[in-house]
Amino acid sequence: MTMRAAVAGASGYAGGELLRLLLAHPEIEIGTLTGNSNAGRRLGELQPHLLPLADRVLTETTAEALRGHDVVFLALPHGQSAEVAEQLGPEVLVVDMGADFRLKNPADWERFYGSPHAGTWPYGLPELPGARAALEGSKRIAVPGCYPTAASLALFPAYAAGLAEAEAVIVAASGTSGAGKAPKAHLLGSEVMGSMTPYGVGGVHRHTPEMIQNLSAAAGEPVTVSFTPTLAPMPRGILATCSAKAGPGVTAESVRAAYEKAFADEPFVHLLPEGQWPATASVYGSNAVQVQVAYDAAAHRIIAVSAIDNLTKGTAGGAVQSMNLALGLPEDLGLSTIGVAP
Ligand SMILES: NC(=O)C1=CN([C@@H]2O[C@H](COP(=O)(O)OP(=O)(O)OC[C@H]3O[C@@H](n4cnc5c(N)ncnc54)[C@H](OP(=O)(O)O)[C@@H]3O)[C@@H](O)[C@H]2O)C=CC1
Ligand SMILES: CC(=O)N[C@@H](CCC(=O)OP(=O)(O)O)C(=O)O
Repeated sequence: MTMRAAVAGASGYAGGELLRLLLAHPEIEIGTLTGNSNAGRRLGELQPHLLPLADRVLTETTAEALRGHDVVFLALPHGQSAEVAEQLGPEVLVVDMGADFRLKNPADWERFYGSPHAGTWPYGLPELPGARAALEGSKRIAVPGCYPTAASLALFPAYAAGLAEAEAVIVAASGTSGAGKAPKAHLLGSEVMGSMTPYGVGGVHRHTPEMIQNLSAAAGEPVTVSFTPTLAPMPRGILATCSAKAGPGVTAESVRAAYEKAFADEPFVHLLPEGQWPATASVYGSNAVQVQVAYDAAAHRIIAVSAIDNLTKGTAGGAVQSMNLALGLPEDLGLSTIGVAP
């Protein structure tokens, strides 16, 4: 039976990518689309790549506008989801693509987001140990941040298998769409093109506690994370280079075996053949994740690298994958692992 889905934040990057995927989803009919400053405008002016929806007009983001749907996606800035979500009934599947319900520890939320914590919902990264069971049949989903998706998929197998010491170092480069559509001084085209620079350095990026939450759960003990994000001159993609000191007795073979086991049945995560390394271009526009791992014997470290499309697996694809699980549909329905090249 086809279900109707509303999208709040349809004028943004995350909302636009979600609509691109929902248009190809056989069980979803697209209902109300909302915006904020762009309410009243045609979607065709704002998302010209979504031709079948070009004549849809955005309404204001209110609970009234979003009611009457089977699924409501919230692709809104941080802190804007909770107020809308609490006005939607418990029978509606609400998928929050913002950060509001990702963190379990209220103190972490308050420290990194500077507002009261709204709560914690089942976390939409099905590949993590135990995550699928929490998502199946759920009426609330918190879609992960894009960097935590990339970093957690790269490192959790090492922690789940007890191979890595509890201090992870993560350096990740993101395409500029990760910062959203609203104009920002550091995203001026002439400054971003042909240059790379880090930001949020020194443990202050708000995705740090999310990574700690995921890796600590996999390890069964607290893991510290040093995370450095970097802005890369490309519209989409994240390349996360992650490493941790290897535990006693770890070998290249034991590391490889742990990753093969973790991803053997995953529809979207591809552990690449040895010697081949992830590339953001290979996952452009697809829900696929490329992972590669190596054991650096001299430094006694495990090095794991992942590539995702921040807007697809990192946001909208992850949202659809989790929605499928919540609705009892095949997990990969409407999602592709086929990229665009060159
Ligand atoms: N970009 C990415 O790679 C990722 C984004 N996300 C999350 O998705 C959410 C949306 O991000 P993104 O699409 O990138 O951001 P954009 O800035 O591109 O879009 C923001 C959307 O929210 C709407 N909006 C802005 N302010 C308000 C408000 N006060 N009340 C209601 N709606 C508002 C905007 O409407 P209008 O344009 O009409 O003003 C627009 O539709 C964020 O929470 C972000 O963290 C998650 C993972 C990755
Ligand atoms: C390049 C860039 O600016 N990226 C964003 C992350 C976007 C994202 O996934 O995060 P949320 O869903 O938590 O907003 C940033 O570093 O703030």
